[in-house]
Amino acid sequence: MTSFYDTISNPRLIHTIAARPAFGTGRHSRETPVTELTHKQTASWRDYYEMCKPRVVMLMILTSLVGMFLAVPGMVPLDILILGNIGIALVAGSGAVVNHLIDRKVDAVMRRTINRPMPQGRVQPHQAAWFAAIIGVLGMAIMLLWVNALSAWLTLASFVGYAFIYTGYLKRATPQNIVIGGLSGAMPPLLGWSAVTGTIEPGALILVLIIFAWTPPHFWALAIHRKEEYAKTGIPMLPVTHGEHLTKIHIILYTVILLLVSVMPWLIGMSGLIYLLAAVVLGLGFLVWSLLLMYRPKQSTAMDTFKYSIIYLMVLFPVLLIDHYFYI
Ligand code: HEM
Ligand SMILES: CC(C)=CCC/C(C)=C/CC/C(C)=C/COP(=O)(O)OP(=O)(O)O
Repeated sequence: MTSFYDTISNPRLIHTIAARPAFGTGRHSRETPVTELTHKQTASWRDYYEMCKPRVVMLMILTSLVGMFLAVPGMVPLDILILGNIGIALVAGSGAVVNHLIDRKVDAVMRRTINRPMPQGRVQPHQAAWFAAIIGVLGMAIMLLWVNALSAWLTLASFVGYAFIYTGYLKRATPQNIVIGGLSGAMPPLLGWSAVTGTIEPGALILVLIIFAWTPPHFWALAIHRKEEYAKTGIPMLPVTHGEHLTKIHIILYTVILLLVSVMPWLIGMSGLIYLLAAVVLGLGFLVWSLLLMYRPKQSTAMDTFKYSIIYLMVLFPVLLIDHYFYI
């Protein structure tokens, strides 16, 4: 019988495992049962916490918080502020757990993900499924009971978009996977905004657009750095299918789009000069990294661009908030 380590060190088997569709139980599913990929170990609460992608969700909650505060001139009602963000975080966390569940075989192939709780066998598929269901239903109940229906259904749509459409289908179907799938991850400012107002407003859509344009350079920079690993998985990531050069052109293009889109809050009068200055400086910084990646790449440039993308969002959204209260 093929052992776990035989499996991950044998490219032919890896291909058999990872490139297989996430859904469906075709006859190939008998070739490498999941049990062969796992060591039995006990799970701790940390494993469940890790499967929620806490740092990603925290940044999403930052954008949702900013969406909430920008929706009103004064203070956001405290119950919406607290319950809305808890609800969104629980549903987003649930989406992340489903992502771990669906991707457990692919995660067993890449060095970046091999130590995750499921490839290591610390969490079994049925345990992950129950955990995702419990926190997802809890999050939805909070949104429906104490926030509002519009925000709840938009949150559910983001969950479906990420957990099933992106992870279960797009990721394996097209190199444009993250452009389309990125919409779910971009939704939190709208989720926060609509939690407060119960409406969909242009300001919220612009914030979504900013994260939507930010996602491709965010992810493709990492995908260039991890190109060899993605190649092993059989997942059609852009640097693998179309090469680094075209991916870098895409990164520059989306960074320019991001720079333009990020000026829109100022153009429509939603934000003032403090925000404009920050958006331009941060956007130009991102552009410099994209250009370095194309014309002066070093070993670390792709990873540095990825790290910069996170700093970019972590600074841009708080500045939106500071700017909002400065002009009141
Ligand atoms: C479909 C859209 C997205 C894709 C494909 C994507 C992909 C990734 C990947 C592969 C990582 C690396 C995780 C690791 O090192 O194990 C990552 C990290 C990260 N992403 Fe994204 N991302 C997306 C959207 C977002 C969004 C919308 C946010 C926040 C608003 C975000 C925030 C982060 C953060 C904070 C990290 C660092 C996590 C850590 O250090 O643990 N991402 N992303
Ligand atoms: C309700 C709501 C807002 C839902 C959004 C849920 C959510 C946590 C989206 C995260 C986006 C993300 C990190 C994608 C990476 O997945 P990947 O599978 O490409 O990366 P991986 O290989 O690191 O798992």
